[in-house]
Amino acid sequence: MNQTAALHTEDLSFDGILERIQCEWASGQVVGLVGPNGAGKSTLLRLLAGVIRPTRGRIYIRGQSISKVSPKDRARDVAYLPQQIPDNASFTVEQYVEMGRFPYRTLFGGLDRESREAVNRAMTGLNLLSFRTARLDQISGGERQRAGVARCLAQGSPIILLDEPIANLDVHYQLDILLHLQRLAEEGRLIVMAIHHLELAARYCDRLLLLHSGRVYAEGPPQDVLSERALEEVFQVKAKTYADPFGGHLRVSYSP
Ligand SMILES: Nc1ncnc2c1ncn2[C@@H]1O[C@H](COP(=O)(O)OP(=O)(O)OP(=O)(O)O)[C@@H](O)[C@H]1O
Repeated sequence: MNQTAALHTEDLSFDGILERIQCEWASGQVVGLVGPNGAGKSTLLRLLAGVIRPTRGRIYIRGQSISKVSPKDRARDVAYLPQQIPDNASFTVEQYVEMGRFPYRTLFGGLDRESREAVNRAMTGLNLLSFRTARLDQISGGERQRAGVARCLAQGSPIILLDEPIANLDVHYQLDILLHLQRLAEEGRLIVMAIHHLELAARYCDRLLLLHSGRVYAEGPPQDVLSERALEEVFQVKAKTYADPFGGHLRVSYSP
């Protein structure tokens, strides 16, 4: 066991949905969770975020089991973007992003200067300043998705878990967010995200964990994980993979 891994799991299982997941990821990388619908990606992220508790196994952050850590302390270590962003009419975009700072609220519930700066930085980074006072139910699905990512990044946690952060986004923002996450990893964060777009996963992730029916099918660098055989067995498509003639990154062509 590597005590220095930012995040690792031992034998993690949940209710027949996930079985004996072992993973071990160091800081400073982007990890993609890939796999078909229902494979268990969201369930794994929810376990890692502490939203649900494992039926077996443990999760460790820097070698410490998270089972007895309070939600507030865990949030200082781990930020989590759920798959569904609420469209609650009671909150403006800015109020929603501010909620990411809940582990750092002052005694009277306000935001200190550091929190205010973190919120501004996240909103600027996700190009949301013009939506500051818009209500969550008055913006588009993609804008709401960006608000969710901004809230998650405003938290400032060293481990960032995101469930399909680029779903609903146009190509500009898909690349924008993936580059943003890549930069955060270069600064030393650990990013773990569920992602369906395999070519973007191969291009922007350092490692992939391929889930199949609740089990780890493969884990490692994208070119090793996304083999033609794996794509055929797991996704049941005929696939050809090749190196992009310009960038050298992995390209995937499918047919039924
Ligand atoms: N609340 C729940 N109660 C019971 N079963 C659930 C629940 N949520 C998910 N499942 C089941 O657990 C399995 C894994 O679901 P999960 O949402 O983790 O998959 P996923 O890989 O994220 O899928 P997708 O790509 O469709 O988002 C599925 O078979 C799903 O039907």
